[in-house]
Amino acid sequence: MRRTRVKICGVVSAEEAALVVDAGADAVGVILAPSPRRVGIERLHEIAERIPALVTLVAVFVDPPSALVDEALKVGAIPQFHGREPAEACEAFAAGPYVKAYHVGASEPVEHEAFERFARPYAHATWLFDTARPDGLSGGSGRTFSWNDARTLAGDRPFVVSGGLTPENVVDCVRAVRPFAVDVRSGVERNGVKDARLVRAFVDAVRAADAEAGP
Ligand SMILES: O=C(O)c1ccccc1N[C@@H]1O[C@H](COP(=O)(O)O)[C@@H](O)[C@H]1O
Repeated sequence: MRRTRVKICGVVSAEEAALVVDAGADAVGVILAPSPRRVGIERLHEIAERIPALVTLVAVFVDPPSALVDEALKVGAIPQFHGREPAEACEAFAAGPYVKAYHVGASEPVEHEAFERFARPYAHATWLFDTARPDGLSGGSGRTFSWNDARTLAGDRPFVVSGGLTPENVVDCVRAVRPFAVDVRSGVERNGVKDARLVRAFVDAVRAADAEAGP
């Protein structure tokens, strides 16, 4: 059976990291960028210590200075660039695999060939498609986009869907476009705090959609 990876983003403490790992997430996201869930380097270290070796720690940035990325690389995090980072910067910062966000529904039409040209220099990127925010800021929109656009843009490449996913709608997303991974921040929080029941429901919903889809 094909397994859709699950990333739970916006973890702010070692306790939340443990909760997310216990729920069965494949990746734990920590935000080092403007966000209601932003953390500092010290907290990143505390969280990193609670992540077992085979769960991926992801550090989320928006147009970061290289020193900040270096700190995250030191604790074994995979960088997720969620701003307007040019390819040269991403390739130089990461020197290995990284996640790069592309905001769908900004101004450009959803067109595979144009995206290919744009994406090519980001040689080590796995693309994450997120919803463009009307205020032009990055991430945490809490709103979905047309998931078929992600499939159109990515073509045969593995891709991540994010933006407004919830335990209720993630099944439809997995069924519709079979992404490599799904990513959620606000949809598993209650009053701005990770909710154990919602996190578990999200992971279980993805596993159920995988089981239904078969090999
Ligand atoms: O979640 C944030 O606050 C955030 C801020 C800055 C950059 C990225 C951020 N999070 C990423 O946003 C998407 C979707 O979040 P949501 O589920 O719609 O709330 C996700 O990729 C997070 O990694």
